[in-house]
Amino acid sequence: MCGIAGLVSSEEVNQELYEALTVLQHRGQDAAGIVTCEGDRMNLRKESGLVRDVFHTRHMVNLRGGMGIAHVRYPTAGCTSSAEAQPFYVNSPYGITLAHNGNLTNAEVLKRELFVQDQRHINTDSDSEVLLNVFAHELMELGKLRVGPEDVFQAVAGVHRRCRGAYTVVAMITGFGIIAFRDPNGIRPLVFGERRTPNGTDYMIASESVALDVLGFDLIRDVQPGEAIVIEKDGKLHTRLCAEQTRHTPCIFEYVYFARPDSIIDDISVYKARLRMGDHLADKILRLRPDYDIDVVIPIPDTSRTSALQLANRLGVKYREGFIKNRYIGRTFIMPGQNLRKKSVRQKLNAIDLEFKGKNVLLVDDSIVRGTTSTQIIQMARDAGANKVYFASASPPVRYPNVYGIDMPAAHELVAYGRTDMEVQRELGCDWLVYQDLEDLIDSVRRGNPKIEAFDTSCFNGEYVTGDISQDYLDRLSCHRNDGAKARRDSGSSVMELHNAG
Ligand SMILES: O=P(O)(O)OC[C@H]1O[C@H](OP(=O)(O)OP(=O)(O)O)[C@H](O)[C@@H]1O
Ligand SMILES: NC(=O)CC[C@H](N)C(=O)O
Ligand SMILES: [Mg+2]
Repeated sequence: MCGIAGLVSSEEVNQELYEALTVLQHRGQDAAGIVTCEGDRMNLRKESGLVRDVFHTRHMVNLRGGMGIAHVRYPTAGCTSSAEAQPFYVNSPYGITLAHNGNLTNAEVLKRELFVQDQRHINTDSDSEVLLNVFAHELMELGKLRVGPEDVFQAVAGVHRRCRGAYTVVAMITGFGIIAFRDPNGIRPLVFGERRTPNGTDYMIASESVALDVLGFDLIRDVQPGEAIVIEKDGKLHTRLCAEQTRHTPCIFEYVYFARPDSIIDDISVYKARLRMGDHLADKILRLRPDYDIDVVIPIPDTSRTSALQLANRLGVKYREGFIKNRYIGRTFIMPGQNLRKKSVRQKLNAIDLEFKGKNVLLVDDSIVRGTTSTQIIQMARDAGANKVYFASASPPVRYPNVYGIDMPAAHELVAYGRTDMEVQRELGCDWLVYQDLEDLIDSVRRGNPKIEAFDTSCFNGEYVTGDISQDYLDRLSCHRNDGAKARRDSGSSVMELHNAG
């Protein structure tokens, strides 16, 4: 997952884009970037690292201008090299920068097409550079010296015709304005909002509504699947549905794990969806184990807290914070490399023994993916003296790769792959294990907005909403992006880096 943001204001935007990125940091910890536009000049700063490490005062002072876009990265294509940090830039036509959340599923084909037909060179393995060049080519084809909103809408329609997969985008054209669009399935989230000032209306676009809240913007609405919005530099807003066909199927894993609970995505409160997950999970435990002997419910911080609390209330069992999280360690699931993830769990979480000693504890997590967290946590609970350790997951077993912007490319790395629930239980080492049913997860989320008929639930059931994912594609993805392959690539990578202010 990545986080993206865009701002058009009558004031300088650098500081607010920085703040937006800190609020979106949970969506990507590998790299961060901001590009601003001042007159006909773009100013860019991007680098590997957390937001607080990438931008120093000397960079901030160079990021002048009243409009800009920004990105935090969690890589799902290419490598972790800073050359693949975003936003990407292309000089022709007009000077365009682009930041992308999602993952193209036909990037290889497009890359070849761009070279052979469109005579464009792609310098990295990032699918986002491909996406930028498709957009740029579609604009170029219109052959206009000056770009207008109509041209942008036509170019976005061209992107929809050529690109497959998940792409939620903010882009900026030098001296013109910022643009945002979402793929025809609306897989990744995107909202926009406004703030009235004495000098006019400022507009902001962001992956999650929480960024608008924090910066004092009022949410207008979500960008619709297949829709594009253009905000000109003087604050004129234009919107248009550009895709010929749309079918709204947002990613359900945003509600399970990725998004912050205080965000509203596609009119659904993430917080309330997680509470409902807790209710359903409690009901399942009551069904399967009416005579349960749980003394205490303990969440695995952070993300599972909301559903664990509700689950405990529903069961009528005490809720206790038995694990304390080191607030200076980031999210482990989105870290690159299994060794780092494994080590980080122990650094991140520590048990309060008295909550475990001699008790039957029910540990609750939002998801079990590679099993890195759950295996270690169960052992920690035992080491702390628990009598029995039960485990509940607020989402179903993750058995299939994700191809839309979550880095789980290899089925064999998933602990539930090829295993029954009982075999996973044995692998994790708990006394019993209960997973949420998929229909209950869907109900938990959908109840917030029944107009959404379906979600992308591919990592749970292998059904990919874009309909273009073959076993052959998954095999190649697994081969190319499994943890071992990525580690080999990242260690030797040195790509020409086409950036940087300051
Ligand atoms: O089975 P695994 O491969 O370990 O992945 C699942 C775990 O990773 C995530 O936590 P993370 O530490 O990333 O973030 P959080 O603090 O938001 O819960 C998620 O909340 C689970 O705890
Ligand atoms: N998680 C994402 O949204 C990743 C965006 C893009 N595919 C990249 O790897 O940079
Ligand atoms: Mg977690």
